[in-house]
Amino acid sequence: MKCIYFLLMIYKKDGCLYEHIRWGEAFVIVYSVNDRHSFREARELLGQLSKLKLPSYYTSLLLGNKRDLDHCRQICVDDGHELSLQYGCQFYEVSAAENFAGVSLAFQSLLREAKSVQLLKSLPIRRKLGVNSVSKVLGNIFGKNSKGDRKKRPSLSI
Ligand SMILES: Nc1nc2c(ncn2[C@@H]2O[C@H](COP(=O)(O)OP(=O)(O)OP(=O)(O)O)[C@@H](O)[C@H]2O)c(=O)[nH]1
Repeated sequence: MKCIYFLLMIYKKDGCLYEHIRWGEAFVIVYSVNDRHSFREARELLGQLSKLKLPSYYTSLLLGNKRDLDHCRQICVDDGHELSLQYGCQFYEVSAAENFAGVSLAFQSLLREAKSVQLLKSLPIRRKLGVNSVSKVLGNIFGKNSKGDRKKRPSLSI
């Protein structure tokens, strides 16, 4: 099976943002937990992402960085969770300065999901699932319950 995984790290807007979003299949959106402005930007980017990518399925990860700076935290973990639920992305809080393991686990998790999506997309046409079915399958994998309650996806704070 021939698979190519694209990973794009969007942090600051550049002139080619829309171009990147068009070809990307997996996205990492990073904000700093001690910077309200970066969280606003993350929300904006997630909105643009869903506008440009839907109805195709894509994989995204919302990453709250600098969690070691708890004393000057401006964004609580629930706000991050809430935003990730709104856009159906994975969510982790990490500290790149303290420990790379959390960042590494978050990326591995994103790639695992991207790989599952690739696998579903590669199914023969007749067996191919629609976007809703793909979401349902991923919901089952990541713990959404059948009644559609907005259960938090697993997340990690290291
Ligand atoms: N305390 C702390 N500092 C961090 C963390 N990650 C990055 N930094 C520091 O934040 C500063 C900016 O990091 P960069 O990698 O340059 O990121 P940037 O996007 O260019 O800058 P910022 O918008 O300031 O975050 C540097 O001094 C980093 O060492 C973290 O998890 N915790």
